[in-house]
Amino acid sequence: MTKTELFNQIKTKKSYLCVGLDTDIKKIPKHLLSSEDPVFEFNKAIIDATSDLCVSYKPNIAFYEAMGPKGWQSLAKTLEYIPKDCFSIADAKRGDIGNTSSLYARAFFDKSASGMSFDSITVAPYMGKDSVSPFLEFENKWVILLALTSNEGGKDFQNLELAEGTEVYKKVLEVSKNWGDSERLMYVVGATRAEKLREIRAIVPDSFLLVPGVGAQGGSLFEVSKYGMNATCGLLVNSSRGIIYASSGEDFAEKAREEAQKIQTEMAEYLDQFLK
Ligand SMILES: O=C(O)c1cc(=O)[nH]c(=O)n1[C@@H]1O[C@H](COP(=O)(O)O)[C@@H](O)[C@H]1O
Repeated sequence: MTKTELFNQIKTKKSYLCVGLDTDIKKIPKHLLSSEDPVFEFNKAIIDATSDLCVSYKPNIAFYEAMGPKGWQSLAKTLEYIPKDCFSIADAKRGDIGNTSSLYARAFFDKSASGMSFDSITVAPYMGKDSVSPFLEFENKWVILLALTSNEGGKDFQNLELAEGTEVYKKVLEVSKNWGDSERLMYVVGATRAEKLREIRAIVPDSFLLVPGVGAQGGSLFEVSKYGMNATCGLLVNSSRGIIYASSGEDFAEKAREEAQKIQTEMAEYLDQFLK
């Protein structure tokens, strides 16, 4: 999916919501457990209930990997089921020396090799350019680079000041923006770090940002939207647990829709207010 297509979806749906499919077999409603593939049944119901309210889905790969081969099958079926007008994110947080990154890229981008072709993948920047560029060699595929993460421990390294006075996460933005342009490269910025969005926008004004951390982690959608939105919206705001586990009963999909609807209604207002 191109940046223009993504922005068009955002305008059509008046939403920049990404629903996180962090599907934990231990948390899904009991009545699904007797089905052949409970994880897929759960995801299918969540997608059916939310696809008109969001523009993206982000399965977190850990939840599927942890189940072994069955988990990979549920993941592949889920990806097939995600409507093509929704931007798919493999939240895999990969990155290794070049030849290994090429294989990670094949695993998530090359359908003929792995059976899966996501629109994008999350990648850690720590190993530098040659660990990231193999992902960018795949046409029309996006890299979402971790910049300023939502967790407390993110501050351990990301906010350290280099001798020149720049914080490490800013250096990541400054250097990596030359590895690919804003048509193919996005950044993760946690909603819990919204106070930094002004400075981030000064470095990457045109890039999309994947913003996790609203809902269960307590980040503010208002602040993220006010300080992070640009002329093409430039935001994909993720919520996982806050939506998919809104209820643990038979009404889980209905309740997930209600939560997604609340967020989408707020987003429609912010698009009116803050789209530059
Ligand atoms: O890359 C991510 O998506 C990510 C980066 C980050 O800084 N913080 C963060 O929470 N995430 C992911 O975003 C999702 C957040 O889930 P909830 O807190 O349940 O909404 C999880 O899948 C996390 O792995």
